[in-house]
Amino acid sequence: MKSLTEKILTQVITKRPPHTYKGSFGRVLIIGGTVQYGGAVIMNALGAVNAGAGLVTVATDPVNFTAIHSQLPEAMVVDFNADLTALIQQHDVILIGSGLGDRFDILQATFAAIYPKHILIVDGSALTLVAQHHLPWPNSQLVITPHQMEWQRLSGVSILQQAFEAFNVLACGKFNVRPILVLKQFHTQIYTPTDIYELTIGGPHQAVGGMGDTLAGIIAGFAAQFFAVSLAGAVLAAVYTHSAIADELAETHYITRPTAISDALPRFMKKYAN
Ligand SMILES: NC(=O)C1=CN([C@@H]2O[C@H](COP(=O)(O)OP(=O)(O)OC[C@H]3O[C@@H](n4cnc5c(N)ncnc54)[C@H](O)[C@@H]3O)[C@@H](O)[C@H]2O)[C@@H](O)CC1
Ligand SMILES: Nc1ncnc2c1ncn2[C@@H]1O[C@H](COP(=O)(O)OP(=O)(O)O)[C@@H](O)[C@H]1O
Ligand SMILES: [Mg+2]
Repeated sequence: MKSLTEKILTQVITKRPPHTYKGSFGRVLIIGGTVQYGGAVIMNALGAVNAGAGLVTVATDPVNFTAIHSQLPEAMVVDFNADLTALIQQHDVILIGSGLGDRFDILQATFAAIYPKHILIVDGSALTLVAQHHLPWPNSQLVITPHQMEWQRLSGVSILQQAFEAFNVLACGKFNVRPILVLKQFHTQIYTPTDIYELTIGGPHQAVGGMGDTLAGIIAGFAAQFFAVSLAGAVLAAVYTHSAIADELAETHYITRPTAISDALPRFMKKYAN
């Protein structure tokens, strides 16, 4: 297992070329946020917009629209009960699952509309729903971001077994589509098709609800802009950035608010863009 280091940031985060526009930096569609979990998609979107995604749309319960716009007027909103097929086609990165609750119907319809060109990021409730319903993965570039219990549900690898990387590698190999696995915990592990990395920064100041929702949004933002370097590189840089900012904030704060990480993103990324 390799240690994930700061070096990944200069490798992945690049200075923006002048002849560009918002479409050059990727279109992200976030799908989630039932009535109970509206905050989850707000935190997804704050992560994605502040990480630099060109355009961000949130498909969610309409009850969340005003809250989203009051936090983040940069994001667009759409009712997740509508047919999202055409909208999915217009987007490069689809992030589904944070706060999706029990809406299996939305997950199933989304998977049916995914094409190989898409980068699909699956988080939170969607991972639990895939496990419950044995839903096959669509043919796309796939990133999954389970915490240990979500990975246990999804893969059958118990939390105790997860300490042994061979079990996780074996489980990834059984997927019908090879995923990039971000296995979240203290010292998160990232399984790419070629390597395994361990995050050696971050700490218990990050044990706050919404921390994973924010990470998923940052991964979406990095994937939208930096996939050309490599999707795995973009994911690795996003994971590192999330905890590096959290650690900086924790020098003066007892806990790290997920929204504070998103606020700090543009300033942090600027330091590494060459
Ligand atoms: N403000 C919001 O709207 C929030 C929405 N959230 C959403 O709530 C939904 C449910 O997610 P939850 O993770 O709370 O519920 P889950 O039921 O999926 O997972 C929590 C269970 O897993 C266990 N567990 C074992 N190892 C763990 C680990 N390393 N990390 C976390 N849990 C571990 C916990 O003890 C608990 O029993 C997700 O869709 C999530 O995105 C949460 O992110 C919290 C904040
Ligand atoms: N003790 C800890 N040390 C380091 N990182 C942690 C710790 N506790 C939680 N985290 C990080 O916080 C995030 C939690 O994700 P998740 O459980 O999905 O949160 P949520 O669903 O509430 O947004 C992960 O990135 C995880 O690695
Ligand atoms: Mg989560």
